[in-house]
Amino acid sequence: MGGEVILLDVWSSPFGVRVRIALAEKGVKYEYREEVLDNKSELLLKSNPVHKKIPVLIHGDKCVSESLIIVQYVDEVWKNSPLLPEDPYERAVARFWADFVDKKVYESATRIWTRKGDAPAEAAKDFIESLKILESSLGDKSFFGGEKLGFVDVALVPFVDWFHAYEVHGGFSVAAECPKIDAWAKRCKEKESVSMASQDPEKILMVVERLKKKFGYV
Ligand SMILES: N[C@@H](CCC(=O)N[C@@H](CS)C(=O)NCC(=O)O)C(=O)O
Repeated sequence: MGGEVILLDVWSSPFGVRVRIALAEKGVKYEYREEVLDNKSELLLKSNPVHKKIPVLIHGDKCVSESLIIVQYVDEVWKNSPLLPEDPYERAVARFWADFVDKKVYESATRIWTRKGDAPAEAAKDFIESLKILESSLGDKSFFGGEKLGFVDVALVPFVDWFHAYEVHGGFSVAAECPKIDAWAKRCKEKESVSMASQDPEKILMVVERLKKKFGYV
């Protein structure tokens, strides 16, 4: 399947980072277009009319949205360096954990910095608990994908750059609470596809502070 590849994205988006890592793993050349979410481009509105969110992958005349769906599309179109396992059951398991990242990890992490009063502490507890569950799923493997980066790694690793902001607002340390996740994160960062897409945690903290003010979470 041919066609020009364009990624509509925002530099700080963990969802966009997923797609950037997947494209890098496959060696796909693409044009990166930075969106301004306060002033979305016509192309973004046209290519993701339902959610109007980044990331959107444009492949020739096709538009794919929702980061985990985009990563799966990328994995199916560019078959080198597979991210999902071949076995249907193993694929289902990988999809389950990627979905867990969205439903539990991202959800609790977001509550840490968007809520007031006792809620951030409660959210921090849920966040740590979800990371501990992921630690059990990782077991003794180097990556969730086994010896190589896989779908679950791509789903989770973009949030590592956000850990610092979560720690500042939640009052905990991922390294102290979840040493296996900390070691896994360091292994992931050694991969070029991951390090190239990584963002400075201090800059992410600034993004969080800006969003807190903008949406009145302070
Ligand atoms: N579930 C979506 C989430 C994407 C998302 O939340 N994108 C945010 C930026 S990080 C966005 O475009 N927000 C713009 C808006 O909500 O209007 C995915 O996995 O791609």
